[in-house]
Amino acid sequence: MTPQLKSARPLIEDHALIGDMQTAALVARDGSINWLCLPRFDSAATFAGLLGTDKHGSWRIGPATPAGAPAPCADRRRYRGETLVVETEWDTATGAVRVLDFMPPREGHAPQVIRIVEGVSGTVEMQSRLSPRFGYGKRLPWIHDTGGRTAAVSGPDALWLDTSVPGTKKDAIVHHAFTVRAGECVAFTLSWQPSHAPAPEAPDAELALALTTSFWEEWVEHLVYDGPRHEAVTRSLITLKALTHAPTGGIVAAPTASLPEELGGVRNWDYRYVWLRDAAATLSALVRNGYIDEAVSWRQWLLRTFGGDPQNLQIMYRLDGRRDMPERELGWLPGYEGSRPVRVGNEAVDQLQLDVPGEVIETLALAHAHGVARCESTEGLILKLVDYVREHWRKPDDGIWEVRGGRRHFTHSKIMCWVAADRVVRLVEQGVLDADLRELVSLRDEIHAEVCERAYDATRNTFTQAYGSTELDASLLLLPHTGFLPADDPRVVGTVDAVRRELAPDGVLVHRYQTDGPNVGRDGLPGGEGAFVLCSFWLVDALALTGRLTEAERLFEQLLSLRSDLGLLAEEYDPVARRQLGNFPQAYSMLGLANSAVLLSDLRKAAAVPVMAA
Ligand SMILES: OC[C@H]1O[C@H](O[C@H]2O[C@H](CO)[C@@H](O)[C@H](O)[C@H]2O)[C@H](O)[C@@H](O)[C@@H]1O
Repeated sequence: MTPQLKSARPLIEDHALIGDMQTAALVARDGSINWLCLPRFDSAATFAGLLGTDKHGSWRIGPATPAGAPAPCADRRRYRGETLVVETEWDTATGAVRVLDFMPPREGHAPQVIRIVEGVSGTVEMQSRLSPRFGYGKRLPWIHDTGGRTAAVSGPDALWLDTSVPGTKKDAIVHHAFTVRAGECVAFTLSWQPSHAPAPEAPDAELALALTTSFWEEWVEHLVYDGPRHEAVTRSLITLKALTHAPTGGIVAAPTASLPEELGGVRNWDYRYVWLRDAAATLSALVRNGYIDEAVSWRQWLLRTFGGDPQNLQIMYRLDGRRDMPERELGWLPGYEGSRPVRVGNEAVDQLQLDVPGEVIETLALAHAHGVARCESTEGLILKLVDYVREHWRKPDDGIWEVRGGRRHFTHSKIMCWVAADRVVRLVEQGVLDADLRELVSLRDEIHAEVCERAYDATRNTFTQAYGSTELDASLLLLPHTGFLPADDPRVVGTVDAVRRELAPDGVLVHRYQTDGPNVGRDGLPGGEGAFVLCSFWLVDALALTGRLTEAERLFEQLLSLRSDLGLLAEEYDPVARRQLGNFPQAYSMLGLANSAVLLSDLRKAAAVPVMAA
């Protein structure tokens, strides 16, 4: 785990995630909530301080500080057991205090953020500074007291603040100064409502805490994983669940937008959408660990979203299945540590990424294998997806990494086309699907032959990033997992070793592809980026599947040490600055961890040799 870091602005990994499975907030170590989009993950942020300063919206509760002095970072924090309730604690000269932060899962009520201040020892002077700035930090609210409550209203949005403590207002900021003694509790609740609607009921903070705690404890009870690093797997799965949108079954890639892949750089993207690829991988991790209901909801989401028209497949959608997410720059936000532009929306929506049908089909097949009941419509959808592959697989595409440098014949995309055909062949053989087996086998074999001929560099004994290219690509680490060739085939082992050699200079942290030297700008973007956390877990899996289990276990432990003190991982990691980078927490990274843990545990059991000491 990373040590407790203190800096003027919080590091990415300094944030805790809280959420209600419709949206999420980030709580920094100084007690500030500096990211929250209401009412949904992809709504405009009400607190956008993460991508700017406090003046772009934040809500801090913590020990009082003199005006202008930096807010003190907490001395300790943790999730309360296996829940999404975070406890942040400060020791001060006069006593100790704890703040509990959480968002109750919505049971027909308004979205709520609840903060309970508990006196632990002595007496502590506290402050609450609530500064809502709707529209990603742009709009000042009209703040007023009504019926003993405080409302902050702007355009369509209204926030309602309830607390027993008297407050003041200045410059569209609500201030509370109060004292908490050992054993005392002071609650603050914030509810969102459309501004035209009547005021929502004030939440009962203690009841909400009890319900939220039991929701997460009951959810975790269904986890079937019983291998090593149980706590890391549990935290990963809780995080993945927090990224699912309960009403629709959609899953966001991450709850944030524009956290940079390079500090000060331009690689800043909005991840608050449902990528079919990321969602399929998230579902696979959940299903493997006993979570079936989420797979059923996601299957319905797929059918609603494109079941009637799979030939017009997009690679991503909004949570409710809408197809539009125009990319735009928010010029008024300075960006995380100056990383501009801040973008919302995502232009990659119009890309052709031919790996996607294979990923969706594979996850649906996995769900079936784990006991999700058959569904005729889904079976029809799978057949239409394989038709899509048949029609498009010969085309160049934009690839798994969504490069913006032009289409190529990416090897990973072709291999995933093979996966699509292969998994459907198996489902037909099992009698689950009814289709022309001969045609499917011929499609599968044709793709296989072409990839082996055009994507394999015999002189270096490695598959390459694209047909005829010399570059390598971390997505090739998935080769042993796909079954495209036997894991012990020399071409597979050669590829795993070549990728590790060229893309993981330290042998641990894997880059997606090279962005330096002659490769600058090849992906259509200036600058570089960190190591990609998911690819590093893929290396663990690839080593394990190619017979190097002990080495894989060692690498896995090294990767676990990159997690934040709360067990969270962003999309990327900067090996030089030793900091997390990119959107946070990222489903890809959390699911990579869970999948590697399960694989290592299964292989270790099969080898019947004790796990090496951590
Ligand atoms: O690197 C350029 C691209 O980066 C983003 O894509 C990445 O995030 C996606 C969501 O997690 C993931 O599916 C993809 O594999 C990643 O490369 C960004 O969303 C793109 O707009 C951008 O072109």
